[in-house]
Amino acid sequence: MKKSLPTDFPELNYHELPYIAIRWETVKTALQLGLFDLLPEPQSASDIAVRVECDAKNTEYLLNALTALGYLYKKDGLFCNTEQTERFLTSRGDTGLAESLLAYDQWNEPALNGRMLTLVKEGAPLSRDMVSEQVWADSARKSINGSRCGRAQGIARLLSLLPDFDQWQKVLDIGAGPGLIGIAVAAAHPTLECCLFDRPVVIDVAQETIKEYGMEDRVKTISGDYSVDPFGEGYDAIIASYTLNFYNETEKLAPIMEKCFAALNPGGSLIVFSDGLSEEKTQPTDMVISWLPTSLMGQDFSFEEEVLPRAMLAAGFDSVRTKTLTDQFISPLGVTEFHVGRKR
Ligand SMILES: C[S@@+](CC[C@H](N)C(=O)[O-])C[C@H]1O[C@@H](n2cnc3c(N)ncnc32)[C@H](O)[C@@H]1O
Repeated sequence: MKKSLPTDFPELNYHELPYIAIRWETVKTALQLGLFDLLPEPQSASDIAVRVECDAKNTEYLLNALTALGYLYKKDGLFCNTEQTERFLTSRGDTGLAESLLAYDQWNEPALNGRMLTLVKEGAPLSRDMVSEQVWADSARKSINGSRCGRAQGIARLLSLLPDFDQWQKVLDIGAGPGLIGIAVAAAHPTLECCLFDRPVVIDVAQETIKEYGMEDRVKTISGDYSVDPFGEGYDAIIASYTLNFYNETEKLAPIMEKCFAALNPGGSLIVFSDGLSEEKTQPTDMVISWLPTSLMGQDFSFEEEVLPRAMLAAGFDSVRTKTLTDQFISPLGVTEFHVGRKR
């Protein structure tokens, strides 16, 4: 029997899938070579190739591709950063994201270039510690500009809208990382004092940030392991932003929640920013995809919806309100769950 051609066509463009990886590889290569750092002014491909010690012809292909993707413009054969690339894709200044993007990419490395196939076939490797002290110190340093590009300011703005924000005098930020969130919260208030808690190697980074913003009088630090070390008391609010993920099992989460409850003043709030996987751990898409490499490596740091509010209520919080945030600065990976637990 003679075959006839299909008459049902795909709703999605599957053909573009193999090229999604090429888009990131193109930008990543430019970041690794520091190309954007060299293009504040128009330059020819051959001049750039000499400066980065690369093949002239392939450098031109790369620059053409970066132009096609909208990161550069090209006029009369000369390439130059767009205004946004100049501000956000170099390794310069307070908002250059080059280092931060390459650091995120390193987390994906174990699942790239065919390694995902091996992980799925063979399961997670035996050595599982992906988050050593040094990893955290490194990631705190490299994530500073990411926080400065609207995230810290967005979180501070959000918290400043809470009804009792004006009355806060003492705030604790656990797992504070480079400290920008605590600094921004303190800066949004005339008098409050914010205490940043993190591991000693990360607190070293936070102290540099505090100095940089001249906030030594109102932003203090405590170093240690918040799951075992004391973190003080008398707080009007405790912030935990993307840090409880490492304690996402009930038996690990419960004692931390109880500690937060005990450290808060009556009327105080525990404020948690986290992901919230829904619909059988298949949504939101960006979140599921971003956790995939670490999950395949045997370290599932994701939170399912309801786990945090349930743990907060079990620790004694009187009420928990949850809001789903989609602001791209606070939620660069699509969605952030914002939980506020109140102590009566
Ligand atoms: C993903 S970073 C989040 C940083 C910051 N809160 C933010 O939202 O940008 C997680 C931070 O939690 C800290 N952390 C995790 N477990 C900790 C513990 N037991 N004691 C102290 N810090 C901890 C890590 O060192 C790291 O700086």
